[in-house]
Amino acid sequence: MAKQYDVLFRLLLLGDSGVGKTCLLCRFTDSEFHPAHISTIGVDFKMKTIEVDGIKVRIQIWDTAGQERYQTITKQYYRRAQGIFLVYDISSERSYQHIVKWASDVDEVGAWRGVPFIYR
Ligand SMILES: Nc1nc2c(ncn2[C@@H]2O[C@H](COP(=O)(O)OP(=O)(O)OP(=O)(O)O)[C@@H](O)[C@H]2O)c(=O)[nH]1
Repeated sequence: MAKQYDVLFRLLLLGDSGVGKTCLLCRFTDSEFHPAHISTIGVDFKMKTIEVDGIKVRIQIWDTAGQERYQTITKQYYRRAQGIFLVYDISSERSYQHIVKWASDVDEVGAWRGVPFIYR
């Protein structure tokens, strides 16, 4: 059987509840948009395989709950990520200001160094 992918990247979505992390992920993996906000419980993930210069790249994206009460669970995923998206809602200044807090949480568990951050 042909190998399904050559390299695997684990990425993580972080940000306040309701900023659109799940929507961003659904749009990327399934080209879908579901307008309802159903809060993520703990952590969920989706995968997509793309081809870059003939290399099959499997991207595994972990979607974390923005709600504070799940942070003990979600923090366990920070260390294993090779890339972290800090997501905010462009219509919510508060969610943008909280980006500093999310970045400092990642720093706290020692995952900051060497991990690329992509702001959207
Ligand atoms: N107008 C607009 N609304 C959006 C966009 N992306 C997401 N939303 C809305 O934002 C709400 C929350 O989206 P989710 O993706 O569920 O939010 P989340 O960040 O995953 O939330 P938690 O799972 O609670 O952390 C939904 O009601 C979406 O319809 C966008 O690009 N534009």
